[in-house]
Amino acid sequence: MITFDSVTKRYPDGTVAVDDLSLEAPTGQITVFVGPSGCGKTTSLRMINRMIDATEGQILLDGTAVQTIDPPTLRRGIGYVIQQAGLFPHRKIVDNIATVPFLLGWDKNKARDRAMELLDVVGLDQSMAQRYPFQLSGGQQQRVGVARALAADPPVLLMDEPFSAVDPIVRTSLQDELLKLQSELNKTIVFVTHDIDEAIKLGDRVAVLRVGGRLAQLADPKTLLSEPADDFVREFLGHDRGIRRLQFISAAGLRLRNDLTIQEGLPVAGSDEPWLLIVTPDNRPVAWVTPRRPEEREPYGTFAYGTASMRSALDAALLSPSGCAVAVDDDGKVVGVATREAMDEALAEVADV
Ligand SMILES: Nc1ncnc2c1ncn2[C@@H]1O[C@H](COP(=O)(O)OP(=O)(O)OP(=O)(O)O)[C@@H](O)[C@H]1O
Repeated sequence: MITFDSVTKRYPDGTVAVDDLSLEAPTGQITVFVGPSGCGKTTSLRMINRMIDATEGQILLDGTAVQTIDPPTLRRGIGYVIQQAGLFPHRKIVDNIATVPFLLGWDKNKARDRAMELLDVVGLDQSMAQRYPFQLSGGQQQRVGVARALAADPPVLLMDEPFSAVDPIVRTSLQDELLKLQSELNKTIVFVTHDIDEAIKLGDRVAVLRVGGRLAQLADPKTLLSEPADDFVREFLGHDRGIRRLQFISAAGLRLRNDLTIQEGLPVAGSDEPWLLIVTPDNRPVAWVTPRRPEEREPYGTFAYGTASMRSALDAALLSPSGCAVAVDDDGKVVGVATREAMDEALAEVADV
């Protein structure tokens, strides 16, 4: 666990970058620092590995004040990932990843074996090992940055806007991979970003900072979205806070109907229902159809029964002119249909909370 105990950082020119910050980043969890430019996120992060020293207060790592640990020893247990990866341009990828093991005096072959293993862990092909950083895309370089930080298997990872220099699609996949990796590695991660969506997606806990380095709110993403502490946090969360909150509400309670499917090839004209879902003989969705225009097939949207959020269910409903969402199992087979009425009931309940 990392504990900030009334930490203040005042730079020599008098700028107060962090002001009386107290919070805990629990072991095995991702704690995100988020806030507008200049609110002291990077300064807070760098005080953990003593790239910057606090002016007042203390930071404890599992109960020991970091100020009492000499920086090289401290950093051996702390991986550090920065924006644009910060790779050494004249070193091959394998040697970039093995940087810390080399510094720790590992045998060269052992360090390189570890680097090759880590290429796999971060989803890069082994053939990348012999390349130089300029021969990799931005996203691949970021993966190497993560691999390098993991090389000596440190219990703590500090990540400073690691994904902000790549395009949104690559960023999404890097975020997904970080979450997957974390579910296996259980590191104590402190992650800095200015992007609230990234904070909400990745954080077990999110610390929102305001300019002047003051903590505005520390909460899990669900609480943050439903109970912002003040106008600053509300504003920072943005206008679609209500929709994003649905991400944390399970769709498992949605009322499903089982009488709205019809097998492909059977006549739909006589039905009283406004919409019917055509399914294959093994119950996979094909299209929506309305008895008013039986020859036209309309698109459908699905959500995973039991695991999906209300946001996914709503998205599925909005993808179809029927306004209904199709619940499917792991095999993609139809479990039932959530009608507009069922969506309405569930959303009304959510709004009541
Ligand atoms: N070496 C320094 N000397 C004086 N002031 C500094 C120094 N480094 C940072 N600052 C100031 O401290 C404040 C916090 O900076 P910091 O880099 O921690 O913010 P940040 O939240 O990470 O910002 P960004 O999102 O723009 O990277 C800013 O006002 C910045 O100008």
